[in-house]
Amino acid sequence: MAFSFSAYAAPGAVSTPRLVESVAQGNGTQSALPSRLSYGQNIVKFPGFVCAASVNEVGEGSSNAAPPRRGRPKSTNSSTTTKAVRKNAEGKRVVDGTASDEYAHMKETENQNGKPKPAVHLFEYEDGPWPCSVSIVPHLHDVAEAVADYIARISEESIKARGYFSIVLSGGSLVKALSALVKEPHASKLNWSKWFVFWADERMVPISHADSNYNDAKHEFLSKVPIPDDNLVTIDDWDVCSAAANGYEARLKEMVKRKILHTTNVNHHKFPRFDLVLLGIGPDGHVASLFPNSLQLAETKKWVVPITKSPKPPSRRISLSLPCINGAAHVAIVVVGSSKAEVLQRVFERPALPGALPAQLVRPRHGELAWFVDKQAAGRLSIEHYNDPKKFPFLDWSSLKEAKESTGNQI
Ligand SMILES: O=C(O)[C@H](O)[C@@H](O)[C@H](O)[C@H](O)COP(=O)(O)O
Repeated sequence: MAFSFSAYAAPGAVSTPRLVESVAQGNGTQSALPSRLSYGQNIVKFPGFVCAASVNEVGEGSSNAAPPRRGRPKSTNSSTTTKAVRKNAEGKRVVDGTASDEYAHMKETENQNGKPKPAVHLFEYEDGPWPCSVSIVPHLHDVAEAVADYIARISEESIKARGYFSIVLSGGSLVKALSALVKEPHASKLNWSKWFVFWADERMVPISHADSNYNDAKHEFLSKVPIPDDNLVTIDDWDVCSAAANGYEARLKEMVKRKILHTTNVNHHKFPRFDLVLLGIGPDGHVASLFPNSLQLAETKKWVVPITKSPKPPSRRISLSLPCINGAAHVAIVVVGSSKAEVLQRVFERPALPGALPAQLVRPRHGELAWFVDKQAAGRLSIEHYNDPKKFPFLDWSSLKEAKESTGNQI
C-alpha cells in the first residue's frame, strides 16, 4: 500500500516509524526484491548511498542511510613481515605467504622519479551516492523467504540470459537464510542443474572439517538440492593460504574460459561478474574474510586474497577481494539477530574511518546492492531521527525534495 514514510517527511514532522518491513531501492534501478513486498520509487540521497523507501501492507516502515565517506588513492607505507610457519597433515613444514610478500606492490614508497610518495590512505571509497535496497522483515524465517524469492528471481533471469546461474556463498549463519530455497515453491521450480556455486571465502581446513564453509553449506543446503557436484567450485588446497588463493583464482579463470562466468572491469582491472554474491556481516563490519583495516581490503588486482591472521577463527583463510565482490551483478548482505544491531547501525548511520567498516566498501560497480535484515538486527537504527538534519547532516535534502515531488509527496 502507499504509505507516508514520515521519517523522510519534511524536517520537523517527527514520527516513529515502526520497524517491521520496508524496502528501499536506489537510483531508479529496478531491484530484484520479493514480489510480496510493495516497492516505492522514493529516492533519498546520501553522500554514501542512494536509497529509496516504501513499506509493505504491514504498514511499518524504515529505511537506511549510510556513511558520508570520501576516499583517497591507495598506497603504501605499512609493512611488517611475519612468516607463518607450520606443519601440514603429513608433518611437512609449510610457510604461508606473508602480508608483505603478497602486497609488495602496494608498498612502494617512492614514485618513478625516486621521490617519496605522499602519505595517503590505503583504503578507497567511491565518491558520490550509491544505490541500494533495504528489506527489513520480522524474523529469520521471513528473511529466508525474502532471500529465497530474491535468489529465485535472479536465478531465472540469469539462466534465461546466459544459460547459467553463478551464486557465491559466504560462511557463518548466512546458509541458514537459504532454508526456504529447499522448500516449495522454489525447490521444484528452480533449474538446479544450471547453478554454479562459489564461495566468497573459505577457511583453511579440509572440506570435511566442521569449520569449512563448504561443509556447512553442504550440510545446510547443497545436500538438499540437485546441484551437480561438478558445479560446486571449491578450493582443493588448504595447506598454504597463498597457494589456495592462487588455485581458487585459477579455478575462477577456468570458469571464465568455459563461459560459465563473464567478466567486467572494476577500476580498470578485469574481474568475474558473478550473478549473485551473498554475504553475511561480522560484528566488526567484516564481509567475506575481509576484515577491518586489513591490507587485503586494499587489493585492486587479485581476484582472491590469502588471509593468515584472521581475527575471527580459524585464522587462515582465503577470500574474494573487494573488487571481485564489487564486480558482481547483484550483491545481497543478510543480517539477522540482535548481535548485529550495533554494527548495522554503524554501517548505516556512522561515517567510519576508511577501511574501518568493510561492509561500507561493498558497492557493486555495475550491479545492485540489497540488504536483508530482520527486526532484531534493525533494532538500533534511529530511523525516527533520519529527518533531523542536525543529527544526520549527511542527508541530502534536495534529493529528498525531488523524490517527494516525483512520488506525489508520499514520503
Ligand atoms: O567464513 C566466514 O566467517 C564468513 O564468510 C563471514 O564473513 C561471515 O559471513 C560473517 O562473519 C557473519 O557470520 P555470522 O552470520 O555467523 O555471524
